[in-house]
Amino acid sequence: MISIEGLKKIFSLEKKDIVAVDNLNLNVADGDIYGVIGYSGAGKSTFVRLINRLEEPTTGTIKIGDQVITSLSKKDLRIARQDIGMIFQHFNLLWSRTVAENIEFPLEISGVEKSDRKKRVLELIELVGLAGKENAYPAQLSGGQKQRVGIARALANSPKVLLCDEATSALDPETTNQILRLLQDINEKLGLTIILITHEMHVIRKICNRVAVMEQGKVVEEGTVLDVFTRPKQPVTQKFVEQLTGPDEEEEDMTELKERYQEGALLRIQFLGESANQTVISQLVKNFDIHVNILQGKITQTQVGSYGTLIVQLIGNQLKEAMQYLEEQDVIELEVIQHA
Ligand SMILES: Nc1ncnc2c1ncn2[C@@H]1O[C@H](COP(=O)(O)OP(=O)(O)OP(=O)(O)O)[C@@H](O)[C@H]1O
Repeated sequence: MISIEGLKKIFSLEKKDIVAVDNLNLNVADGDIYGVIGYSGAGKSTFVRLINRLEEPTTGTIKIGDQVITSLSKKDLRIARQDIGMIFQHFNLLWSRTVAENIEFPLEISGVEKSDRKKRVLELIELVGLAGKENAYPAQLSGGQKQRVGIARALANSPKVLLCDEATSALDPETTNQILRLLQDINEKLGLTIILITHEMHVIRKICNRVAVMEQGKVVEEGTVLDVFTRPKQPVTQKFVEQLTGPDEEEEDMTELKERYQEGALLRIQFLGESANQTVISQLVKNFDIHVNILQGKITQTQVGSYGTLIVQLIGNQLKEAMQYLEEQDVIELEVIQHA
């Protein structure tokens, strides 16, 4: 468990102070893939660099397990950092070293015997899918392969926590997906806790179970990805959710839909992400004398199930019963837009 309390970072410049992280509190459970999202300048990078004290906090406490990172001496911090791996947007590889030598580097620093190092490097190369590239130099690799080296190097000392600082922002969408799948794989296989910062909502959607939204150095909203997606409270969160669902043009369309589909009932069904929600519509058609006319909608997948909204028209003899059935389903939220 990572717990962060009252974390603050002020950069003192000549003319003014910049509060990059402002009284931030956060708890991350073991095994979480925890996303932190925010626009440029929100303080995400500073925050993630404070966790392993690449930046020194101005005030606040960071605890990882039983260890209070913020009170460690420089020497103890060096040892503690072996439990905290980190990957970066621009990979930060050593360009004059081969793939194998890059991955071996942290093992050298932590004093692992040469024969054990070689064995561990081979394991890591397998784990991240770089077999055959051991002797290549970073310049000979694609972006995705470079990040795989970054991941292998970060995992070399078997850390408990992996910090990802915009790790996929320099990659194309397909490579991004491959790297996200790898991170998910590692999280499952090794039980590693991952904190991932990003400005892209689809990254959060793909692999995170929880998310914090940062604005002006503070966490303004936090929760399970599904809760935050389905009920965004803050304007900044609503904007991020729109990255996935498109701007909310629904209300404009609604007048037209109401006019065009006056028969039966016009409903907005919001899917809340449980896996069971897939069957709601098919059960409806199967069990009731009813037609379901899907008029509009967008459904997308998250880690735990689908979420999104459908606008449907129900027509038929058992309209009342069908609507009652929908109201009883707690995997959806129902709103009656119009009822003839
Ligand atoms: N070393 C530094 N010295 C002075 N100001 C800094 C330093 N690092 C960051 N800042 C300032 O702190 C604020 C937060 O920056 P930070 O890089 O953490 O944000 P971010 O959300 O990661 O944005 P980006 O994705 O653009 O990096 C910004 O106003 C930035 O200018």
